[in-house]
Amino acid sequence: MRIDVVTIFPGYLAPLREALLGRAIEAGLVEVAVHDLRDWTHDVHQAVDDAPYGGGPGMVMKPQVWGEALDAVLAADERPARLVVPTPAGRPFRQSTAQAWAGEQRLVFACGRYEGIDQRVVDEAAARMPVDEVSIGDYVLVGGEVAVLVMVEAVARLLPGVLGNPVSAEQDSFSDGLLEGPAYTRPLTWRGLSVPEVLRSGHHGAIARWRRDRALERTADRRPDLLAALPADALDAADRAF
Ligand SMILES: N#Cc1c(-c2ccc3ccn(Cc4ccc(CN5CCCC5)cc4)c3c2)n[nH]c1N
Repeated sequence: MRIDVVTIFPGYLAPLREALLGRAIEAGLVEVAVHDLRDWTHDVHQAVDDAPYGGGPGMVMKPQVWGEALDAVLAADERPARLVVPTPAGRPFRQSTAQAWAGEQRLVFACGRYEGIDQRVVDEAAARMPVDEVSIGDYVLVGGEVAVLVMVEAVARLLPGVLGNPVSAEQDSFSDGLLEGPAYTRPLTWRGLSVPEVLRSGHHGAIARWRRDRALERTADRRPDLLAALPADALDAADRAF
């Protein structure tokens, strides 16, 4: 997979080159290119924004600059691309979104700032490629870069070879519709707190049941919406008895 990110703050994307994802890039499991939007300005001030038509707070990012930038970035590789535009007004980004995008050959992320990008940039792009306007959550950020860091990590960890232990991607939170339960490691007792006995029993059936019960308990407590959204056959008799 090739990932391109266009932004006026390329430095914000430096964390992509760290740790697990950085190693995946070095191993050639994923390609990441970050582009400075201002490279496609032609004026001395390198203007990327202007006042909104109709008035209102703040500034809007100019379509011309974005159009030239996306044309150039898309032309740099023949693989078909999906354009992703983070926005507070976007559809929710979920694990299912990351799973769907993990099958793409190429993702191009457009990081807006100010009050966002002129809508015509999205509309014009949508005439020639799939475009997703997405939001990572119901809170307001200052720009799209942090959202791109979140989404790139969520997608990249699903790519073959990126995670050392691929099973964990399948046993993710949300992959079975539930939050994962508590995890423990050595020491056996820490500050007077001990690891639940069942986890040391070696009884795999009992351990699986305990973990499922803790996941159901935590999901019911913290995300009852996820429980309500489970398909009818997702809970077996033992689950329902819990
Ligand atoms: N993903 C994601 C995001 C973002 C996000 C993503 C991309 C950009 C580009 C610019 N901004 C700043 C901004 C902030 C608020 C508004 C709404 N206006 C404010 C007053 C009238 C309406 C418009 C833009 C962005 C914010 N925020 N929260 C998320 N989950």
